[in-house]
Formats: sequence, C-alpha cells, structure tokens
Amino acid sequence: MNIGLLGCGVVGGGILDFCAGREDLTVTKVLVRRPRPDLGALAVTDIADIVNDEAIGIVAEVMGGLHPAYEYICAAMKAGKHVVTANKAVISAYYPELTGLARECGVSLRCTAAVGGGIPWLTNLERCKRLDSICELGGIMNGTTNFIMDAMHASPVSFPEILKQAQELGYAEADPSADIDGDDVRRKLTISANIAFDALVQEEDIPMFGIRTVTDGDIRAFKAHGFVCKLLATAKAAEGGVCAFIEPTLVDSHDLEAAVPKNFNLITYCGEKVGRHSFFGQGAGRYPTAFNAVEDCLDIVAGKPGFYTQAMKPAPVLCGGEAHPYYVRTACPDAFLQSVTVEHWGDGVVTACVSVEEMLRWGRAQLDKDPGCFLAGIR
Ligand SMILES: NC(=O)C1=CN([C@@H]2O[C@H](COP(=O)(O)OP(=O)(O)OC[C@H]3O[C@@H](n4cnc5c(N)ncnc54)[C@H](OP(=O)(O)O)[C@@H]3O)[C@@H](O)[C@H]2O)C=CC1
Ligand SMILES: N[C@@H](CC=O)C(=O)O
Repeated sequence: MNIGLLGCGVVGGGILDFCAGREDLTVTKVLVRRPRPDLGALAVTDIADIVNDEAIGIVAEVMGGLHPAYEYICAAMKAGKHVVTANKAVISAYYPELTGLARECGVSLRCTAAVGGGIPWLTNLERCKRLDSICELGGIMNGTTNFIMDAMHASPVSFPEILKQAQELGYAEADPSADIDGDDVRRKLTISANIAFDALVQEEDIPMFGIRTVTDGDIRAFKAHGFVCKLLATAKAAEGGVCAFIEPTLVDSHDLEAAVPKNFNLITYCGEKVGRHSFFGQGAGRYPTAFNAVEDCLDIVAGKPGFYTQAMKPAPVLCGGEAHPYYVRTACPDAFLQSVTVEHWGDGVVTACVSVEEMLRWGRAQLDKDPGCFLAGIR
C-alpha cells in the first residue's frame, strides 16, 4: 500500500527508514513546508497532492500540533484514505470528531505510537477489552521527564542541561513545556482512559502537576527516605465518571517504576479478572515511535479493526474520592498547608492524606504565589 507521509522530522524519518525496501508499504509522497533536497522527488508542498492521489491508501501524519494536522487528517479520511498518526495532541483534543469521521468514511484511524512511543500499549488495551473490564491504568507515560528524573537521581545535574539532552535525542515535544508541565502525559492519559473505559473524558478536566520545579534538594530528601520520584499518570473507573490525575509521585525504591531508566515508559492496566499487565519500552525517540506507526500501517494492510473502541460516553473527571499523603516544598506555606503538615523533610513538608483534587488545585494556585513550589504524591 502506498503511504503519503505528512511531516518528516524525528518520527517521519524513522517511518521512511522502516519502509525502505519493503514491498507491502511504500512512501510515495512526503509533505514538507521548507525545501528538503534530501527527499528528492518524494517532497510535495501542497496537501492536495496527497489527498487527491488515488494511488495513496494510507496517510501517516507525524507533523504534530493541532492545526493544520486536524484539517489534513479529516481531508485524508474524506478522500477515503486510512490514517495513522503519532500525534496525541490532535487525537486527544478531537477524539469524538476523528473517530466519528473515520466510521462515517469507512476508514481506519490508528494512533498506537501516540501513547508510549514504541510500546504496543493501545493495541493491548484494545485486546484486553475483548475479554475483560479494565478498572485502572497508568504509570510512566513520558520519556523526556523520565530521562530527566532518572538523571537527577543518578547525580546532581542542571535541569536545563538535561532537558537540552532530551531534546537533542529527539524525545521532547517541539515545545518541551508540554513534557515537563504534564500536558503530554495528560493527552496520553485521556486517549488511554477513553479507550479503556469507553469514555469521553475532556483533557482539560484532568488535574496535573509537572516536574518543572523539582530541585536537587527535593531529590536528596526523597532518597534519604527510600523513595524515587517519577511523573505518574493514573486513571480509574469511578462511579459516574473517571478518576484521572497526573502528578510527580514518590514510589518505594524497590517498586517497578523506580527502576525505569532513561527515556523508557512503564504503563500498566489492571483488568478485573486478569489483574495487572505492565508494558515496558522506549516511550520516545525516532525508531521506537516510527515502529508503532509502521506496525499500524501493517495492521491496516492486514485488515485489522479501524479503531480501538466502538463506544464512548461523556465522563466527568472525579478525583474527590482519592486521597494520599504529599511532599510539598514552598517558600510561602499557608494556613491550609500548615493544617495538614505532619512531618518535615529537608526544605519540604509531608502532609496527612489529602484529596488529590484538593491538593492539585492548591498546587496549581500556589504556583502563582510561589513559582518555585513543588509537590509530589506519596504512594
Ligand atoms: N519524537 C518522539 O519521540 C515522539 C513523537 N510523537 C509525536 O509525533 C509527532 C511528530 O513528532 P517529531 O517527529 O518528534 O517532531 P519533529 O518536529 O521532529 O517533526 C515534525 C516534522 O513535521 C514538519 N511539519 C510541521 N508542520 C508542518 C506542516 N504544516 N506542513 C508540512 N510539514 C510540517 C516539520 O517541518 P520543519 O522541519 O519545517 O519544522 C518537521 O519536519 C508529534 O505529534 C509528536 O507528539 C509521538 C511519540 C514520540
Ligand atoms: N515527548 C514525548 C514523546 C513521545 O510521546 C515523550 O517524551 O514521551
């Protein structure tokens, strides 16, 4: 089958390499927006050249961003082309529109590379649902932040320096704020929760706190108490909705997550009957991500199902019932923090059990008063 590739950066370059020399998949056109002599006759600058090309069966979108990615994907599906994308931003934001249009047009829409880079996470989530009900999912879903946290635990490093390395290695998003502030994980969690729970969760409703403000002093305090800090995502089926949140989390140094190195992810679902299945692999980077995108193309060639789920119903995010202790470091502790403090760790404090909803709302507001404030849930 012929592929029209939209974008040829880190992931697009990997797709080209994987397809080179294959007989079942051939990239025949690549949409670019600046001169790319390296691509020779493959390069086109007008999306119409791909959408109107009847010989192209699959459009692989790896440009990133919401626009014009959304419009190009819609145009491709309306022209009867299957779509494969690694773009979690567009899938998370336009989940009902895109899945609805794919069904209307009778084409496949696959996005396995959008969550977990090279890990076959969404495909296994889909398979698990054929036999069992998923009650919970989550874990380490961002390669860039795991790379940063792993390096910071190994030795004191400069945060900007290690982030720069993650960018050079092709792990970080075009705007790395999406990685370090949690938006990238929130998109991946939204897609995963929607598929797992047949839900329609709005990305913006999921509370989150990122790792931008973590310091070497925080890490020293965590290590001294036998903990490792990871940015973790959680989603659970809840009565009348979905409980979903993202926060730096202190896990016991013997836990599986504590051992996840570099740009690797560890994502787990828990089925009611089957129990826990965890998936480990590189969550970011050229070949891991391109691998899943090309696997999606091969699934389309093999006639596998068009999307990961058949149903969806609007689901509010409800985190009020979830509570645990937190580590908090702020230069301006207020009456609320003082009322829940039970212990002091270095420059920070440890709280009694506080509801996730309340603590993350407090943390976001506290960043306005103290931009260096940091918090982490304690598992
Ligand atoms: N990198 C990774 O590890 C992972 C990435 N992803 C997702 O994959 C997608 C691509 O990421 P990545 O390859 O890293 O990003 P890059 O920035 O490396 O590549 C994007 C490419 O798309 C091109 N592009 C952007 N807009 C347009 C446009 N309007 N018309 C034509 N070309 C365009 C860019 O052109 P130019 O060179 O001119 O800027 C660039 O070559 C993103 O959605 C990302 O979230 C998902 C999982 C992992
Ligand atoms: N920026 C993302 C790339 C893959 O989704 C990450 O670091 O995980």
